[in-house]
Amino acid sequence: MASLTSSTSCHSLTMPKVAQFKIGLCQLSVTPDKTTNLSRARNSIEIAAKQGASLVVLPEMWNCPYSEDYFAKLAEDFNDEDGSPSYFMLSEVASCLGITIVGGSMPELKDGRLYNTCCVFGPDGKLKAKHRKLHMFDANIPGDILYKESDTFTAGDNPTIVETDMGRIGIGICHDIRFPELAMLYRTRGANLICYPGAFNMSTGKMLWELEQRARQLYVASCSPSRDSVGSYTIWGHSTLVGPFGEVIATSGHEETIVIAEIDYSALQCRREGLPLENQRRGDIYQFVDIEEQRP
Ligand SMILES: O=C(O)CCC(=O)C(=O)O
Repeated sequence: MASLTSSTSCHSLTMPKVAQFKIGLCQLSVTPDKTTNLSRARNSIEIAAKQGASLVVLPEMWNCPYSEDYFAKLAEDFNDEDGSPSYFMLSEVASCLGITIVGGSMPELKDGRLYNTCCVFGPDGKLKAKHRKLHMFDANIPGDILYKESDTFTAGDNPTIVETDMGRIGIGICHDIRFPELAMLYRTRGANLICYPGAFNMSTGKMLWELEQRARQLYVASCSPSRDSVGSYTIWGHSTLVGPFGEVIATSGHEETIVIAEIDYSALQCRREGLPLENQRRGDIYQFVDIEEQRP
């Protein structure tokens, strides 16, 4: 198996234990019934693992419809073993199958607040990282979409990079994908792959979902619920794996499905050596300075 080295002088790349492996993107149909969602997700994860995936990614809000009517009702406190069946199912199935799971996102209840949270489990079933969505999807586009995620959820405060057997992975949730600064941060910190569980809608999905992924210049995996999911919001679907040159390696339509695709980090090494963006970038001229601070 190829190993990963780098000639870049940015944050040094860690050697993933495995540089070539299969990823599974479980594009799930989501219902109002959590038990049904859990058994569908488990089944889909098992099929992906059977097809050789050692890293499996789930969609944003896979255990709960993407709707304000359900978030609070189906939220879980991950510290409460009895009150968190989704969290413990993911942990158990990861250890049973000996795989890494980027567990999409779930509504998390913590100290009276709701977060849109992604949990990453290692092959021993232990929680490796928890990413709370950083950027709230507050949109008011007349004739198209009116949605205010911040009415329901609290934004997280930390970017998330997690060391796994399948490389260094940066996590973003849905609207987080629109902020290239976050991806740039992950890239300069040596991430091999960014996983974006997401649920774009019909208009922003068509325009931007794939484009945002192809512009990141490392491996990018996205995973969406399928379009027939229940909720007040029509989901775009199209879970995708993109390579470091912006190439779409594998994608899906909008129906429930599993995308299985191969990741080979030697392609990333080739991109980093042949096109050393991390060395070329001119952070000295485009640091973000608040406009107020520039006023005399
Ligand atoms: O940014 C977008 O267009 C869609 C974002 C979204 O649906 C979300 O963050 O849940």
